[in-house]
Amino acid sequence: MGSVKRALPNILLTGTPGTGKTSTCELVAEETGLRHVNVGELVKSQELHSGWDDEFGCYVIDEDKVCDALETLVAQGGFVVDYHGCDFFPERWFDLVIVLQTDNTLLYERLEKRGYSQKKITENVECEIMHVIAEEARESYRAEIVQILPSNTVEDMESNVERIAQWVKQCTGS
Ligand SMILES: Nc1ncnc2c1ncn2[C@@H]1O[C@H](COP(=O)(O)OP(=O)(O)OP(=O)(O)O)[C@@H](O)[C@H]1O
Repeated sequence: MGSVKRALPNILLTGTPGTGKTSTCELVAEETGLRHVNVGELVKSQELHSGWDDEFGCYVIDEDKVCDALETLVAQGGFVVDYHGCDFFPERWFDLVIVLQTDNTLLYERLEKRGYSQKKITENVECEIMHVIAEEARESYRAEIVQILPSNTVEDMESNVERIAQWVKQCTGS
């Protein structure tokens, strides 16, 4: 576990949109009992943003508001936090940081299925090609807590969930 004492660990699950964070987090929550926080949903429901960005087709997230909203929750431990960015959360919040990665062609297809604009698809696929989130995670957290996992197939997802569940078990001694 990290340097901060918590009864239960916190995990950050990050990666480019479409890599499977939400699907994986839901399964991790079922398997481990950790509570899933979808930051994108929280930003919408609690209006933790400064409006809609027409150019990028998303809310302009207010990072300070998000951190304020999450601080008391995360301090208790026992959360799996799901967001496509990771450099603005306090480092001390997380005991494990998972970065999901997906093959460019598969990611393209997933985002196309969602009906994203060509611009948004290209931006996200480029972000994945450049390993932007993996770099962000490496720059923001200690190397020993960052794990980069493939998320191309359902089998990958199952094995990622199993791996995270095993980690939680070891961490909590259960
Ligand atoms: N490992 C995988 N194998 C097959 N399909 C997957 C995998 N991961 C995700 N998918 C599919 O890709 C789509 C996007 O998944 P999901 O919503 O979990 O991604 P996300 O990373 O949370 O995206 P966002 O950041 O936009 O919320 C879903 O239809 C999901 O079923």
